[in-house]
Amino acid sequence: MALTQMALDSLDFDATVALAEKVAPHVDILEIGTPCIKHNGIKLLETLRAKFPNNKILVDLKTMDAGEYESEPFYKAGADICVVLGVSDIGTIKGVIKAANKYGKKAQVDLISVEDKVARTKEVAAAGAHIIGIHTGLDQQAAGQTPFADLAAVAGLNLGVEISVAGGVKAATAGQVRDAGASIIVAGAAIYGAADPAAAAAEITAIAHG
Ligand SMILES: O=C([C@H](O)CO)[C@H](O)[C@H](O)COP(=O)(O)O
Repeated sequence: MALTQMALDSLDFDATVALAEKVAPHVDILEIGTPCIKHNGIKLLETLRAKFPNNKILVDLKTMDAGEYESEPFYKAGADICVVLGVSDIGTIKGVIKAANKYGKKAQVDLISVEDKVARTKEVAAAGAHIIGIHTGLDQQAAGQTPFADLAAVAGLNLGVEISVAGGVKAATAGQVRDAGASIIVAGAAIYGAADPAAAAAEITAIAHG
């Protein structure tokens, strides 16, 4: 059993809200993707928070510095999860964890471009990170990479932290991701690029929850 997260990666405010309206009943977590939050800001989080009380909301800040200062306003505005980069200083990561704990929410550490993912996972788990993000970014996907080997290495540590997996996941691979130990399965393009995003979201959620 894993939760599903839909990545809203459009730059357009109204299109993002309209897509969220279609998919929200069919996923557990709505993600405001990095390009989307940079373009639209905290107002979009406030709008989605008010419209979708039944979904968790992740804000993919990909914070690199000033962890507590940058993330606290988003937790205060209703984010359930904020993302900090695993390549950032441990003080930055601890800052986001501190802000999350202050609001009873979660901090996710994204391992994108981290060289030694196993060592970093152990370090941030010991620091209190709630979720480890295994993430093959869009540019890495374009170069042919996938998240599966990293997922196996991190899940094999059995540290008891939640594991989120993102990077081109679709219905055909969601079962493999779930069975490999993911707690959260992220899908962006597989949902927003589908002819029927609601149906695509429902299909992936059925697999994730199975
Ligand atoms: O985080 C993402 C990417 O780095 C852009 O910021 C995507 O939201 C994430 O990769 C999920 O999207 P898909 O890979 O299209 O499923």
